[in-house]
Amino acid sequence: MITDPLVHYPVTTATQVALIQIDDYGPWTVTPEPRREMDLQYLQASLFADFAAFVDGAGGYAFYGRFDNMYAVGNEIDPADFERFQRRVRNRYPVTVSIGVGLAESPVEALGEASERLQAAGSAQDGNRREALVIGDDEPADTGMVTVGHFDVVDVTGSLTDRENAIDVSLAIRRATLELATYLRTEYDSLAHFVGGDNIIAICPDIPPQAFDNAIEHVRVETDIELQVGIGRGPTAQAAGEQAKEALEQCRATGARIHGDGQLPADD
Ligand SMILES: Nc1nc2c(ncn2[C@@H]2O[C@H](COP(=O)(O)OP(=O)(O)OP(=O)(O)O)[C@@H](O)[C@H]2O)c(=O)[nH]1
Repeated sequence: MITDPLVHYPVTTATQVALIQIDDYGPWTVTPEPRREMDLQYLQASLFADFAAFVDGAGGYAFYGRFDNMYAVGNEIDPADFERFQRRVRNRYPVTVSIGVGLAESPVEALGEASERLQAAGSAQDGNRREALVIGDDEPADTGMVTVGHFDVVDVTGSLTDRENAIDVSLAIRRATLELATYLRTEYDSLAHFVGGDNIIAICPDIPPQAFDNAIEHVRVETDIELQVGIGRGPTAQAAGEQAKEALEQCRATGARIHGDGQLPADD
């Protein structure tokens, strides 16, 4: 394990993000000659499934990123657990993974830190970088509340899936995702990622419901696609995400564009 002794965070509330990168993957994909593409797809999908199961066990949310680079929001993940995940990958796959962990007030900052730490440990195509695990000397990740926005397209089935060529539907959803993710990253330090179908999940700092309304409006103006969003807040991404999904159900039931205020439910 490599620790970064120079960094200490006087943070009181923060998000922990882990960046997982397959070691020296580019060269491996063409050694000794270009490997069969479907074998690579199978490897990547399997690795993400294992990663999602690992992150799920700690109450986090995993995102497939670019598959060779995946990330997770996991405020409750003990950095030592990452070593177990690295061992599991080493034992099951023909590749190894390195991991950078960041802890910061916003999810974007945290992923930025994780990226910088991994980059400092060696290039993604450095044959000598194997299973680096780079964390700061932060306090244990007893971090803070996570805010999750779970977005989807209003009536994607009626307006797109049942009417248009599937490639055009995919492109429309990709356009909406890109607009939303770029806007939330730029304006609100949030990480948004496509998760399947017409669903996009955003991990956000403590931003008000108005911010989500602004994001939906931005996507509508830029792409003509109407989104709705449920907002949740909790000590883990999963707790917040469950609340967000319930809130999204309310949008579907009531026709509201936004539901949930990102506040913790009152104690019974
Ligand atoms: N990842 C993920 N995908 C989902 C979820 N719910 C639905 N989907 C996907 O989204 C697709 C569209 O489902 P809906 O969003 O319910 O369909 P819709 O026509 O937009 O209906 P409304 O959302 O009620 O407007 C489904 O086929 C699934 O692929 C979810 O909670 N998570």
